[in-house]
Amino acid sequence: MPREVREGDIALARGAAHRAFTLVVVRDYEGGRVLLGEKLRGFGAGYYNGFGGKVERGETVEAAAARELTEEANVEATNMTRRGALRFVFDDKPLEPWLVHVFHCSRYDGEIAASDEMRPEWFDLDDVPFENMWADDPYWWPLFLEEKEFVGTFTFTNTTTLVDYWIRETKDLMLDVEAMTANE
Ligand SMILES: COc1nc(N)nc2c1ncn2[C@H]1C[C@H](O)[C@@H](COP(=O)(O)OP(=O)(O)OP(=O)(O)O)O1
Repeated sequence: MPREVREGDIALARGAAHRAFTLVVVRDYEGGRVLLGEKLRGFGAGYYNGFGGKVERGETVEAAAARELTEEANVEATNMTRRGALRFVFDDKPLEPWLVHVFHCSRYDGEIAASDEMRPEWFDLDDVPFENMWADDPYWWPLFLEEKEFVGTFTFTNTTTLVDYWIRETKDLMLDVEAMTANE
């Protein structure tokens, strides 16, 4: 059972810069459902997740989020909002905490289609497949679905076993992101 800790109790490697990633969850308000993708290859293969990936050098986080959604689900976001920042610390990648910027997309152009990386699938809000998702997801999804902004840190051992975490709502997401990435 993962242990809930106080913010600040998770020690980060000194001087380690975060590696930035994006994660976009598409929500269909009228249909009461969310779009996830089954990851077909690479990191997290076999899990359902939002759409996203690494922020490339020289790219803004917003541009990376839009690009990854198009590459992985074939649609262009026309309404996307930044909603959270999740830091992941892996004991098998100790010098490289990941900072995943979570976005919410409620409108898009184009037809959803599979890519070589993701197989998109709609899920009703009360049927999100947490048993086939990353172990951190049940802790932040409620905040996401309640339209809150949130920040948190999750530590994993052997890549996929969640050891401890903190998560909280934030009233100033960008200020918290700044604090999380200070000294980089
Ligand atoms: C560790 O817990 C995680 N939970 C969740 N929900 N999502 C996570 C977790 N760790 C990483 N992610 C997300 C962040 C990104 O959206 C993807 C990983 O990106 P990926 O490695 O696929 O990046 P790409 O740039 O697409 O990689 P390629 O080089 O394969 O194109 O998972």
